[in-house]
Amino acid sequence: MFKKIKKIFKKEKEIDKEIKEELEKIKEFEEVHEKVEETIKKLEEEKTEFEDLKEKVQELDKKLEEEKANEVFEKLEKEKEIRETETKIMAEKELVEKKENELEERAKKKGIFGSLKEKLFRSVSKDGLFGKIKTLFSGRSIIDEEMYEELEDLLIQSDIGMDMTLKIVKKLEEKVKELKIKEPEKVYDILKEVMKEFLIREDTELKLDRKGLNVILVVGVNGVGKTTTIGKLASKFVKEGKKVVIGAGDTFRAAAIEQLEEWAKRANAEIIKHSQGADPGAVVFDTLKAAENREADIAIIDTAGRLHNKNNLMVELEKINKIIKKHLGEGVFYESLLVIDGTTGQNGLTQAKVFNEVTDLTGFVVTKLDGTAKGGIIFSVSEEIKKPIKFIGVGEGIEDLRKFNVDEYINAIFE
Ligand SMILES: Nc1nc2c(ncn2[C@@H]2O[C@H](COP(=O)(O)OP(=O)(O)OP(=O)(O)O)[C@@H](O)[C@H]2O)c(=O)[nH]1
Repeated sequence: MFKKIKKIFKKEKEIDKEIKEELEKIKEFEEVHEKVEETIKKLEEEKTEFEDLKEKVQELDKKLEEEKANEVFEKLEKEKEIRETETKIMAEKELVEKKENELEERAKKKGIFGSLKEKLFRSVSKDGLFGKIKTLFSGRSIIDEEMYEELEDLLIQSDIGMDMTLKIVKKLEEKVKELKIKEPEKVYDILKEVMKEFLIREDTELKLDRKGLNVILVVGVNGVGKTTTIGKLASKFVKEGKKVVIGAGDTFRAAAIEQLEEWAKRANAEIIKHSQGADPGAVVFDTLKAAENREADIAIIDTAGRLHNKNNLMVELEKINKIIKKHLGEGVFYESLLVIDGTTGQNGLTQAKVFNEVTDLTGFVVTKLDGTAKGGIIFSVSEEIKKPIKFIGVGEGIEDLRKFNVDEYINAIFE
């Protein structure tokens, strides 16, 4: 029995030991389990963190993509705008070209006379000389003495002058008889031909073909447009690629020198000036010298028009001419242009006669023809002095100077 008990006891001990061991194992396992749980927790935390980060990165990616998309969109918009602007520009260009072509076509149809006609608007308007003359012929049924008398009145009123008027009407009557014209309207065409003949002169072009320096002396009384004409001429030559030197030979007024200086600046020409009251001869001398030293093509010389009598004027111009001749050489041609104000009527003819007596004129410039309803001075000057009109002034702008072309002028005023 004891043995049995002992065995049981032993067995119990063994079981106890086993239990203990099992408990130890359980404890160990629990510890491991705890650690594993901790690690899992940590991992889960890290996972959350990672997911947060991932979300943030995704957000950033999205933003970046949005920005990129915006950029692309903006770029596309800009490109669209540029394309639209380009299309607009092209359309405008086409419109401008179309307008230019139309204008060119119109100009071709009207001939180059169209624009001159516009410039000479007062002379050719209904109330101007040629408007009235046209009405005179179109408004009657027969050619009679009265018609010629009315024409004479109109021509005289238009600054053509008595002598010139009588010459024109006499020649017209002769031609009308010779051609056996019966309709008054046709007389208008004959008058056009007759008046044109009085304007035809040789050498209407400026002669500036001298190798080396060419000289243009500009004379005329004050206020006729001398300074303006010199500026316009200088600008024209500079635009043609010529080098121009202007000589401020009118030393009477400081303002005259300043005005000429202003015009020289606008024309891109050089100017030689002395102070007010200086000897004009010295200015001319210096101008020619400077022009030659600077290898200029053209020297344009202004002169004073305020000389109180014919003798004074003659002495002054003789002196200037002498200096030019000495410089260029005796017998060398140079232009000597008289500027006449087209609005001053027969006064212009008187001036032309005086200047023609005291100096060798090579031609005329008739200014302000845009501002007169008359303009008949052109005919009397051309016929009485028998020198060509080389230019006409048709405005105050630098471009408002036209080479005088008989056909162009006649067509502008008669058609
Ligand atoms: N409408 C019109 N005005 C002109 C023309 N030419 C000149 N003028 C004007 O006429 C005025 C006198 O012109 P200027 O060039 O100063 O005349 P100028 O003969 O030099 O006169 P002074 O300097 O006093 O000797 C100015 O107001 C010019 O603008 C023209 O062709 N048409």
